[in-house]
Amino acid sequence: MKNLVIHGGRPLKGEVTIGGAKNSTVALIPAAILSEDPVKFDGVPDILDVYNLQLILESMNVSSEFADGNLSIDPTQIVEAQLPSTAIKSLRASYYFMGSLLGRFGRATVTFPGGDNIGPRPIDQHIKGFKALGAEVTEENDTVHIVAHGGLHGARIFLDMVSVGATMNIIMAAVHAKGTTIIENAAKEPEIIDLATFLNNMGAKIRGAGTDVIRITGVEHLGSQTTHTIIPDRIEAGTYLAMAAAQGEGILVKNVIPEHLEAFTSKLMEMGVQLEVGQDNIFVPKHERLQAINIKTAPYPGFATDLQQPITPLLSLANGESRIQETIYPERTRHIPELRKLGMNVRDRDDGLITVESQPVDLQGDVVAAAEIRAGAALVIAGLMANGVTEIKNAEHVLRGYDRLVHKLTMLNGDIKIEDDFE
Ligand SMILES: CC(=O)N[C@H]1[C@@H](OP(=O)(O)OP(=O)(O)OC[C@H]2O[C@@H](n3ccc(=O)[nH]c3=O)[C@H](O)[C@@H]2O)O[C@H](CO)[C@@H](O)[C@@H]1O
Ligand SMILES: C=C(OP(=O)(O)O)C(=O)O
Repeated sequence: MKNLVIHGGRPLKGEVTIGGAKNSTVALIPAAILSEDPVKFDGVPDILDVYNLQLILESMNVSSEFADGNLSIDPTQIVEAQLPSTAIKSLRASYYFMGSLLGRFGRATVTFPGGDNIGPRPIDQHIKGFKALGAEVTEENDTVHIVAHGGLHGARIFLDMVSVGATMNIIMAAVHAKGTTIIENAAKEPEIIDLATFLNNMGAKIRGAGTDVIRITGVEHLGSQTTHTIIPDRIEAGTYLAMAAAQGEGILVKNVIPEHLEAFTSKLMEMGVQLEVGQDNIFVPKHERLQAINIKTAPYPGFATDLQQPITPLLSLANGESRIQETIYPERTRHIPELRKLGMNVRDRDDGLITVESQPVDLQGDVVAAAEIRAGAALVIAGLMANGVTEIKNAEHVLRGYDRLVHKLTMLNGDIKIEDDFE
C-alpha cells in the first residue's frame, strides 16, 4: 500500500491543467472493444484505473499502449476469455465490460465489480436493461453470466432511478442490437455524451445523449477513423477549485468546461468566492470572508456526489454552519471521522446529512486513511490546509482517479510525496 505525506500550511498558487475525465475514460476503454479497427484516445488521465483496464484488455488479447495521455487500443485480435478478477475487483467501472462484451459477442461473463466503499451499489438496472434487450442473465457465486441466445433486439427501457452506469452499459449493449432501443429516465452526465460521441464517430446511431431520453438504432459495423479526445474531468476540476478556495493565493484551473461545473461553481460563488470564469479556465483569487451554505447532492446537472467530500474542508472556513445532504449514497461519509481527527468541526448522521461548523483554530496534521477516492481528495485538501504533517493511508484510492496528483500539487507549491506503507 502507499501513503501520501503532506507538510501542510503552505499557500498554494500558480496554474493547474485538468486531465481527461476518469468517468469517461473508464467507459471508453471497455467501449473500444466494439470497434473493428484500432482505436486512439488522447487526453487520457494517468490514473490507476487505466492501468487496471489495460490488464483486463490484455486478458482478451487486446493490446494497448499508454504514454503521455495517448492511449491506443487494438481490438482486432480479441478473443473471449476469463477476465482477471483482481483487476475487475480493483474498480467499479469494470462492469462496463458486461455491456461491451454483450454488444460485441452477444454474451459476457464478468465477476461482480469492486470499487470504493461508498455504501450499497446495486446493478439491478443494468441487468433489467440487458434482459429487456433479449439477454438471459444468471448470477452464480460472484459472477454474472449474460447470454443473448437469439441475438439482441431493440427495447424500450425505463430506468427506475437515474443511473450513469446503467445508461452507459445499455448504450454499449444496444449499439449492435436489431432495431431501436429507447432508454427513458436516462442519466444526463457529460460523460454519457462523451461515450455517445465516440461511438457515433465510429458509425453508431445514438441520439439524445445528454437528455433523459436516449435512442439507439443498432448498426452492423463500428470502426474507428479518428482520435477521440476525452472531455476534461469536471470532478478533478471541482477538487482543485475547492482546494484553491481553501488554501490558494490565486490559482488558475485550466482545461475545464465551465458549463459542466455550474452547480458547483454557483455554490462557491454563493459562499463568496469571486471566481473569474473564462471560456475554458477558471481563476480562483485569494478571498477574505466566506459564508456558510447548504448543498444537496443530485444527478447531473445537480451538485455531484463526487464533489461533496472535496468541498467539505472549504466549508469549515465559512462563517456559520453549512449543511450537505448526500442523497445518492447516504453512507458516503467516511471522510467525516478522518476530518475530525485533523480537528475539523464536522458531523454526519445516518441519513447522509453532514454538518460543518466554522473552524475556530487551525487544523493539525495527523495520520488518517482514505476510505474511497473522494474521501481521500477531501483529506488531501485538509492536509494542505493543516499545520504539520498529514499522512494519508490507502493512497491508492486517491491515485486510482486523480491524474498525476503529486506533480500537480508540487507545481502549486504544495509539499506532498508518495511513500510505501510497509505496515
Ligand atoms: C465510473 C463512474 O462513472 N462512476 C460514477 C457513477 O457511478 P455509478 O454509475 O455506479 O452510479 P449510478 O449513477 O449508477 O448510481 C446512482 C444511484 O442509483 C443507484 N443504482 C444504480 C444502478 C442500479 O442498477 N441500481 C441502483 O439502485 C445507486 O446505488 C445510486 O444510489 O455515478 C455516480 C453517481 O453520480 C458517481 O458517484 C460515480 O463517480
Ligand atoms: C465513486 C467514484 O468512482 P467509481 O464509480 O469508479 O467507484 C468517484 O469517482 O467518485
